[in-house]
Amino acid sequence: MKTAIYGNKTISFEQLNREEFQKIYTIGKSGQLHCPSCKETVQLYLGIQHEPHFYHINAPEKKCPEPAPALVSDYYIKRDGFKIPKGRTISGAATVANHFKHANKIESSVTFNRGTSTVTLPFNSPFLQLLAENGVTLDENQAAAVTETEGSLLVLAGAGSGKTRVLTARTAYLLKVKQIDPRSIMLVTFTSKAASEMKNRLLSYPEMKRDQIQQLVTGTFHSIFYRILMFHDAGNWANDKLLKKEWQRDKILKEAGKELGLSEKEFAYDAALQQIGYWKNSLIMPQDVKPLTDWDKNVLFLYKKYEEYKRQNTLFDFDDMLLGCYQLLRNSPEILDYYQQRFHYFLIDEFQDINKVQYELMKLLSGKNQNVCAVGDDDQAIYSFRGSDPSYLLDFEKDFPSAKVITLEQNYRSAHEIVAAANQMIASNKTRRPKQMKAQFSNSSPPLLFFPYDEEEEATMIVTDLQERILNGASPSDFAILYRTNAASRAVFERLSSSNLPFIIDQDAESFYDRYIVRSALSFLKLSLNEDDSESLSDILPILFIKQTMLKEIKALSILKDCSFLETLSLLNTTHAFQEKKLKKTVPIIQSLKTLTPVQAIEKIEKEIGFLDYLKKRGSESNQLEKGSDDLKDLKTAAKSFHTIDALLAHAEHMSAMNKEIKKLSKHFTDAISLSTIHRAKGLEYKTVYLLGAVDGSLPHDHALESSRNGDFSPLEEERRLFYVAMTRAQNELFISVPENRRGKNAARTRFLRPLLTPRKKANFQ
Ligand SMILES: Nc1ncnc2c1ncn2[C@@H]1O[C@H](COP(=O)(O)OP(=O)(O)OP(=O)(O)O)[C@@H](O)[C@H]1O
Repeated sequence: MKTAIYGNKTISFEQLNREEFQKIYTIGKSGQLHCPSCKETVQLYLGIQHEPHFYHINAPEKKCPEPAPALVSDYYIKRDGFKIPKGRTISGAATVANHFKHANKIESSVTFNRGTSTVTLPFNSPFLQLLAENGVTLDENQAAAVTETEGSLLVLAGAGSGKTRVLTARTAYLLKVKQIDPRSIMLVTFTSKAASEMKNRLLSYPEMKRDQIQQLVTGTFHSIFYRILMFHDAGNWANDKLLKKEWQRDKILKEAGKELGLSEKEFAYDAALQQIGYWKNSLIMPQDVKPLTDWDKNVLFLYKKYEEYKRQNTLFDFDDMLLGCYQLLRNSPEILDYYQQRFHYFLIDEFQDINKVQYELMKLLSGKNQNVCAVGDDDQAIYSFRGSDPSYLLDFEKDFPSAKVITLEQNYRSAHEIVAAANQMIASNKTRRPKQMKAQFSNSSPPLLFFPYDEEEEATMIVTDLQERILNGASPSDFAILYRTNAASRAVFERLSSSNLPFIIDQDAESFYDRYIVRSALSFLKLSLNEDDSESLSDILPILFIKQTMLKEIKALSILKDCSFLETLSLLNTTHAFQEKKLKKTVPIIQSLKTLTPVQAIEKIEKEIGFLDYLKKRGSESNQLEKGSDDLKDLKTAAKSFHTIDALLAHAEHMSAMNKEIKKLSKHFTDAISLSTIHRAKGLEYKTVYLLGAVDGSLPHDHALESSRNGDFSPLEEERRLFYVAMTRAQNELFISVPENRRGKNAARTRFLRPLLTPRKKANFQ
């Protein structure tokens, strides 16, 4: 149906602007839309599979007669011989199809040819045959990667090619066939979860003994090297001296920052911590840093102070575990010799994400026997911001000249349609080892691009799709919604929160409304409603360039002059005449916010109160990954759905509480939809994946586009790898969302999709 009744008005697609679909959907959700004929409640379908239409909530298949479509002439007037639309309605004879861009399949130009190398029994190794009989089949290359146990080996394992299977089977093979002492095998994984999963898998293999598996040295680099440190120097590395939490490290930095007058609220301490971690993992000590910018100078100062503080208080952080072990082995030849004698086999997973200090440690330990088996996929290197460096994988043979290289190109996870698209997409990267993944099955479901109007509609369309599928019997855990940054998940989080679908989120995903910039903007709104809200007042002081220490004075003055905290701002003596004048002007502006819609109010805060200027001065605009003004744009997109400030504030509070609640529940849910950043989804697989925001500026991220404009293409290549990781998480279906607008502006489809949509042109896009 193309029409519905709202109040006493007839709503027809012919009269709707594209941006109004979401509004009508929300009205429909509250049961206020009715069928023009039978008057029953209807709702607007806003999903991926069909074009938008109204349907009867209690009888979706029911069709009622509809009023005749309005005539074109009803919508136009003639002026100077031209036909001009009468109002803001778009062209008279418009249909849904005219407003709505249909989903688009990414058809592969490569025909499906099933990979041929899956091994048929009997296999030449009785143990591998036994494994195969127990469901652990290996293809020819996988089998080679399992049985080539002597000397260094690089296993270039494409997405879904069975890295985990190879590593576990190789370990089992070493134990069972080669009779290797488990204590001489070191198996390094990227996460501790991966390590315990591998051990569990090993336990399920035939003829594996529990005590043998327990003796293997497995875990992350951190856990293994920490054990070594504890063994040799327990006094200095006791667990109670470890700075486990980010807030502990943050506190040390903030204390040091006071010496430079860096504001606790304004300076990006989280980014500074990340930068310090990057330096440490890259073996760049404070004396080696060559600061180029003011930011570098500030962070270097904090780095020195941070290290000094730890030394004085005999504390250490996670990065110190690796650095400490590296120094221990470098400075104590006898200890190094002991471990070189002890470990004979090194198996390292996710080798593309190894960093300098980890690499140097491996080189030291394997110095005598060179039995390093490195497994990784250069196309999935996505952690360079933490110091990971895929060139260790790309240049493996330089340091291990006798290394054999085995490439795993059979993809056992995803349908041909997904694999072919991912292959074609990643081929545009220049810094990679060429490989072509081959799928094992085809399901005639090519990846689908869909085109929501904006982030809000994107979320609605996905949740509609999920509801349909779960109603038809799919399990919530079959689905993942992936995105570039946590901030991008706001709308989908909100839509899922108001659905009855179970979902889980990352533990470190803070609520959008708790982000510093968003919270500050909301504090202006709160103050306009309650002029004595001291918490909100404290939040906005930095934006007005007033020191927190003035808060006491403001409170005292408000008692003395019998006025609200907010009014007191115009009475403040700041010793800067221009600032006092500005404050006098600002107070009535803040007071006037309460009469505006949320979007108008935020715009006023940006422009008339000078929030945007503040962001520029604060330097958050030069912060590569997270620009403060982007948060404000996102907030305006969210605020569009609310007519009053009260409603927006209540929603923000509710969402912030929901975030905490969902995180608690996330630990217990087993059958739930996963909401995850692409980074967090690495190594995981889902039947169906929805990828949000496939537009330039989101994926690739703005910072990578900026670098490429300055001639540095490596961040763009890393973003393309992220896109690849996202695509290859999907087993059966992949939905890629290309919103027409993002952050209130027209958005361009991601450049990464170009080679897939223009197959005949030579794919060479940077
Ligand atoms: N030889 C094989 N035959 C059948 N299935 C296989 C084979 N090897 C691996 N698989 C299956 O393929 C899927 C992908 O394997 P795995 O997760 O180990 O891949 P991966 O290389 O770690 O992937 P990624 O790097 O993309 O995360 C798993 O479901 C695994 O059980």
